[in-house]
Amino acid sequence: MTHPPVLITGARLPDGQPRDLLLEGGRFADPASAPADVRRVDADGLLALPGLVDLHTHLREPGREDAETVRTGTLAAARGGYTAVLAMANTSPVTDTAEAAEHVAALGRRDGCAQVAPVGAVTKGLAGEELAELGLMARSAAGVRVFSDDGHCVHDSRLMRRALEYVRAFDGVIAQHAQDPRLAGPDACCHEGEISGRLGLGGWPAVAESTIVARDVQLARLTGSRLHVCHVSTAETVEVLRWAKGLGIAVTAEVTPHHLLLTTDAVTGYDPTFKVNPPLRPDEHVTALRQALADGTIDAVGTDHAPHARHDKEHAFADAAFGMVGLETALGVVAATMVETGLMAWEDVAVRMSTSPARIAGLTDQGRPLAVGEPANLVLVDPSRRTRVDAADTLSLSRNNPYHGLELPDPVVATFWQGRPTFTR
Ligand SMILES: NC(=O)N[C@@H](CC(=O)O)C(=O)O
Ligand SMILES: [Zn+2]
Ligand SMILES: [Zn+2]
Repeated sequence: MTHPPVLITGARLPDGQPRDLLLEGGRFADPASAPADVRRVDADGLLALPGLVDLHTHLREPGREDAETVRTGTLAAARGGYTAVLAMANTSPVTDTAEAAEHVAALGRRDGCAQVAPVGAVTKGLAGEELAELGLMARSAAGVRVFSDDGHCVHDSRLMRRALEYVRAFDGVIAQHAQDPRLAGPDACCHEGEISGRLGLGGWPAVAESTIVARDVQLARLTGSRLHVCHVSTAETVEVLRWAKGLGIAVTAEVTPHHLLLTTDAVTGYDPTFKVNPPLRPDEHVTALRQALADGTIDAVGTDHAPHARHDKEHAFADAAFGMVGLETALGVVAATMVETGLMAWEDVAVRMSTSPARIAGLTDQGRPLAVGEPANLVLVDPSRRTRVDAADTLSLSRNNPYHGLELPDPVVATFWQGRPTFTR
């Protein structure tokens, strides 16, 4: 399927340089060669960033199509400026075989408004007992490179070591949901501290994350393999990452938009919208996470878009499902917390939300420069555009949106994937 050429005029690249962009046959072409009757998009005053890449999306298909599908999840992704998402393995059935991974990849090709790269489970059924078919998933047509038991921690040290050893052969990466189940047990649902005590909610101590990360970076050093840390939420984890990177250990990490903006204070009204794993943390952690994203200790932003049906969220706080949606608001939250605060320039946003996540996931057609010959994946951004967030105004099937009612930057004006518009305002 070919899309007619599009000429985008007046945009600026993340470094501020003006650049006209011709999208033709799925790639960028020389604007001077544009046909006279080409479709034009006036991007005067807008920034053009490479299409965003989300390392951490829960698409819920197969199994929970009432909460999200590949179609609706990638529509929401396109609206958020994304041209690729990594689809987490905690579906039903779990993505723990080559067939299951190929099924998700095929759904992506059929229904996707963005590239869908399946994440493979590390252990069969996410049970933490036996390694899944990592090699078969990697060598399958789905070409899986990222493996994660997300939702669960691979807490058995020996199994984690084996998994790291295994993926080295095909430059795979183990993405760990770092949570020691002995320190943050089944009832842990709120950062352990004054607020959890006052509200009577099970405490999730910060060290339950950082102790696992400290172990894992040493296993990554031992095996010479790549480790990725999902949704970093504590200052202690940032310290461990700094130390490990200083030693040259191959570790990368992501932070979610919600951990950059929201704090434990949000849960004091017992609203389960704010129940998420790992939990929202106090201010001093949020400050450390912002600093770490700015200085590169944290490599990427990952949304952990976790849609849930109303009947899974509308319970007492302790009983509700963990997770919040995030694809449509991610760039706005990063603009508010990192750009408008002066911590990062838009050029850095492009690195943390496109270039680095594409490199970590091994997606060779994503996170590329906006240059002639490269795949035409981009997002047009209006840095001054703002809106009041409305949970009901969404392309996702779920409405567990923690920003409802907040005024936030809403910078995405249009998204193009493989040269065609997947979202336009
Ligand atoms: N983040 C969450 O709170 N929930 C995720 C699982 C996870 O990322 O651990 C989910 O699948 O709902
Ligand atoms: Zn997780
Ligand atoms: Zn997740």
